[in-house]
Amino acid sequence: MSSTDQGAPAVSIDRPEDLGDRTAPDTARGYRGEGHDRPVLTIDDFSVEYKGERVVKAVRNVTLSLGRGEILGLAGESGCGKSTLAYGINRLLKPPAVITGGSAHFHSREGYVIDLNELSGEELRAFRWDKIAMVFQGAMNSLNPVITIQRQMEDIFSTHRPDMSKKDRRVKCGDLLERVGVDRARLRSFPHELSGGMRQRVMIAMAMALDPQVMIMDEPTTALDVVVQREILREITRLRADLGFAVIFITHDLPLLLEISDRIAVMREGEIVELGDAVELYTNPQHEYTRKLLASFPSLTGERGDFIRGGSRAQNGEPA
Ligand SMILES: Nc1ncnc2c1ncn2[C@@H]1O[C@H](COP(=O)(O)OP(=O)(O)OP(=O)(O)O)[C@@H](O)[C@H]1O
Repeated sequence: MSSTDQGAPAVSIDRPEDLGDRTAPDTARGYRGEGHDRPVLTIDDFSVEYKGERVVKAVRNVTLSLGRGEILGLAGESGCGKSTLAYGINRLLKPPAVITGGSAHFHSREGYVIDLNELSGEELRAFRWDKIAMVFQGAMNSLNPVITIQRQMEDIFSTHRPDMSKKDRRVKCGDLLERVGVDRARLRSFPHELSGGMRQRVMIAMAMALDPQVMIMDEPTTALDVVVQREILREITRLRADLGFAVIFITHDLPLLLEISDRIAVMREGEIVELGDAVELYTNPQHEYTRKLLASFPSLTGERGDFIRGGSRAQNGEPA
């Protein structure tokens, strides 16, 4: 799916000229941060504070890049700042949160770069669905209980792709559902008629609707049982391979991250203490805290963790 298939969005951010001086040619090829040669997202020296009665430095000078099509895992125990970083990148933080420093840049497929700091209002809203989509832990509960899945999905297209015909919208919504393993007949259902796993799949389908280049997934499967969790994770890795979007996958579940991530960033007290290739991080952790975190998961002890072995065998079609 390309954004041009659906006509012009309410605010186009596919062409740099639509954003005037808020874009620049992409010079990220020479980017010196961590990671890939062709990043889709670069975050530099990014800091966030909650300026309540007590000031909390939730994110401290984070620098990282997300490669095109990469799955980057963000690990760390509860309260280390993972969600604050994700929401901060996407400018979704609410007071008393304040971005106190740094920047986040989106590098488009089309070869220009957007400083997320410079976007506001309508542009920011369009950007969020179009370029960076988010799926949160409780997302499945944010579906409106009295509106059918179809109407909720179609709303995305009527808002962002107003020129798309009703018929095309309908077909598209059915296609999206099938892509995440839900029968298109479910379009007529109300959210309460679907299981938790199905509702979360619907949310993933909705996040994919406008063909974003980045998905930020914050504990997207935590509320689900382990079997459903694994099915959905397999789906996400398959979709990433098919569609080429990059993923920032946030969870405190390190074994799970080791299974699906290309690289992992380990966060502690607002800082990234280690960032590296997932296998390297597992076999040769550099930071004391990473070692501690790995040791806190019994399934990761031994030559290679049971969880990982099960996962890679299953991916190869062998019994786990
Ligand atoms: N609205 C808020 N006001 C004040 N402090 C906050 C607020 N939201 C989060 N914090 C603090 O910011 C820090 C980072 O929280 P954050 O939710 O980003 O961590 P996390 O790693 O995502 O945790 P979890 O895995 O539990 O979701 C924590 O110390 C938290 O208490």
